[in-house]
Amino acid sequence: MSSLSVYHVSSPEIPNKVLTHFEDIASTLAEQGVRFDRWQAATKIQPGASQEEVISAYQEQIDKLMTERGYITVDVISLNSDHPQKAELRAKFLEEHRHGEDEVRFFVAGRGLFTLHIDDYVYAVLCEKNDLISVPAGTKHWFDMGEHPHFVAIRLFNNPEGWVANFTGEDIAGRFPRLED
Ligand SMILES: CSCCC(=O)/C(O)=C/O
Ligand SMILES: [Fe+2]
Ligand code: NI
Repeated sequence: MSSLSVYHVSSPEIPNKVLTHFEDIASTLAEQGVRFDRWQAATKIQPGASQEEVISAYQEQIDKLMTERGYITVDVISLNSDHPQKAELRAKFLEEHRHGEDEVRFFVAGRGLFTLHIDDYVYAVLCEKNDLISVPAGTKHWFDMGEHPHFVAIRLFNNPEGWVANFTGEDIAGRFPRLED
């Protein structure tokens, strides 16, 4: 089940609130300029579907968002437990960072934990299948895919160079909960 846990930066052990209803998660994140949405596939995605087939199942929603927000590229990232670099990738995404563009991710399958650091609060968003999250450019955040990663996600970019991260060098991510298996 998707969820949002909100913490004060000084209390990583106890969240101030935990939300599990879509409307509550979406409205709380919207107050911080973060978009949280749910998309349904137009056609069934078969196991082993190509990037093109995955994108085509959500083409209408993707086109709408690209037009609205000026994103220019779209791709599909797929990661699971047999990925040879899973530990390195996990460690990289777990370092607090920012991007110069919105981070837009739609979970076609599996799950991942996005944690956003906004002023004195930390918003841990557990994204699951059918969830879209759009983190505004410049927002400090990290991402945990867990020890046994499993996700397929559509990514939208407005930078032709794709994924570029600026690491803050802060150790805050190590103090907050990770994705539990
Ligand atoms: C779910 S896509 C992988 C994570 C990523 O691209 C990122 O920037 C995490 O913060
Ligand atoms: Fe990121
Ligand atoms: Ni799966």
